[in-house]
Amino acid sequence: MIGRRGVPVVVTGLIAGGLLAAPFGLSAFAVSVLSLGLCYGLFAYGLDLAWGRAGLLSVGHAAFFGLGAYASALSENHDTSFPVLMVVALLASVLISLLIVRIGLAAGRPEAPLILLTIGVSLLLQHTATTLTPVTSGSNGLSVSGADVVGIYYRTVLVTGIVVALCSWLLVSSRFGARLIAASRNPERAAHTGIDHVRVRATAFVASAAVSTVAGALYAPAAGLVSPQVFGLGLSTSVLVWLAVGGRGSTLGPFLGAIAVTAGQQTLGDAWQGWYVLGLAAVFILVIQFAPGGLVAILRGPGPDLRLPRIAHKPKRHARVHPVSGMALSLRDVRKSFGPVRVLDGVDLDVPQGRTVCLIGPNGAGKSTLLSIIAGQLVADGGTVRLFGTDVTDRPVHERIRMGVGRMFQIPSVLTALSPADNVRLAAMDTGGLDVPEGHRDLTAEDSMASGVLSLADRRRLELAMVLAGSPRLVILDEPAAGLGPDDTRRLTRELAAVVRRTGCAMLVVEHDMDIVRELADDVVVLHEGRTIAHGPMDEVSAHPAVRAAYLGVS
Ligand SMILES: Nc1ncnc2c1ncn2[C@@H]1O[C@H](COP(=O)(O)OP(=O)(O)OP(=O)(O)O)[C@@H](O)[C@H]1O
Repeated sequence: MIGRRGVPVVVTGLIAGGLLAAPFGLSAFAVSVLSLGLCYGLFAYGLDLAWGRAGLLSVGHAAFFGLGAYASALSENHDTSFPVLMVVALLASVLISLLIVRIGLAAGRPEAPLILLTIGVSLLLQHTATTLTPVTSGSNGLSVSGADVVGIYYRTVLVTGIVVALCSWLLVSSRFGARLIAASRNPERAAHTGIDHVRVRATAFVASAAVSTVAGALYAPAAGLVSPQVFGLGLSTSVLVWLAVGGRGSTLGPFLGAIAVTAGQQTLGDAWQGWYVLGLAAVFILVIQFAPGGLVAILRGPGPDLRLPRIAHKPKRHARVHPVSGMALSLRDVRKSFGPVRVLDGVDLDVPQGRTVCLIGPNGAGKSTLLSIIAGQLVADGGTVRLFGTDVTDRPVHERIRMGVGRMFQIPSVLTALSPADNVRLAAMDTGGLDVPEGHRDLTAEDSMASGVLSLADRRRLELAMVLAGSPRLVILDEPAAGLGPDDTRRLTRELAAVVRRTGCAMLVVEHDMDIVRELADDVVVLHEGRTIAHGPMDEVSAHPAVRAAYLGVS
């Protein structure tokens, strides 16, 4: 019996066998169509690394494909060494894509900048190819001699396709692939799992551009002519259609989509002309609407959209039982303004190892802002943040998390496309700390459904299990019981208290519910108008006149 995961593997094997046997049974025309389909498939596979795997949509990927195609054409027409030109094309591709993706990711929301930049680069390269007539023959293009389609050329395309697909598959099946899934699906949670999501996504985008350049170089002999059209938006949008039809985020999908659409184009395109394009557009809309995972998702059947690659755990980063002395967190004179609004005005705060500090204060006091500064998600305007004795004021989120910080958000942040079990595996990937509380084991073993369907209470339990899987020395929580009913709130409070007892970690909890604060807090700190106005045990703090005036509304 073939399992759900086995279907695409079997189909891939059958297709690979068929492709190897193709020159022996098919006409020269059919083999040339197949070669073109494979080149386009490799191009789609390249784009998939960016769009399907890294979640970075490029609408001008033909820029990179075109660089490869021109490397082939120029080497033949100017009698220049192909390897040299190919290295130049690959270097150009890597540098341009690195620049584009760095600018896009620095913008926080990379979608619009990436679309505009990739279109801009395509048009620029198209213009250069059109105007640099002495080298490129302008809009007439450069002819490339017909390859021995059924012989050496077909084998070169096939072997290159298989090698590149295999290398990319090894990459996405590794620890890097798991990080890429997290970085593209939920950059915030990825960073809070210790992943440098910008670097991981940028690497995938650059690899995607390089694969597209290789595909372009293979395409030139099959096409016979390389003109500025090769950089055009027509090809860039076609490859998006192939990928959407075949299925993103898989090894098989891009090839399936590209070969199906190219074969359709070559056999029906001439006869049906405009009707073929119309039919293709209809298929694209139907796929997006009814099968967003494409043909591959139909083969795979129901279940979570994504699976984490199976990878071995590394040894733990830090000891499970933590020292009870020393400061887990020290803040000094932390200041933060949003425009003219001063939110934090010189905050000092200490959380000793092994203790739970609850941070309370009226709405808008700056509590969540302070947590974001501690985690590194926001940069303070002034002051210092020390974690476990080290100044981390300028360090990014993932570095602080790797030092032993775990964070739970007001709205639980998990990877909704992954199963609960995969979420926990991801969080434990670099720590090996699968320290899941007993009451969570049913949930965190769940492997057959996506976490997106979980209730709020279960998502919160899952998020806690993920945080614990990272073996944290300091856990920061923003209103952990927000939106939970009384039973779930009591259960979560008990679990949090047990975590501190069991692991010896420190905890900083922002909370409005005074019952939870009484249950958990060793110390309470009150924040008001961006300053701490009292700290100490709950009874002392609640009797403090400034607190009664500011927080409880009593003068
Ligand atoms: N990104 C931002 N841009 C502008 N203003 C912001 C931003 N984030 C927070 N603020 C403002 O900073 C102030 C403090 O917000 P913050 O969420 O830190 O308060 P809080 O104490 O956590 O409140 P609550 O208890 O309601 O969650 C608020 O006035 C809020 O509107």
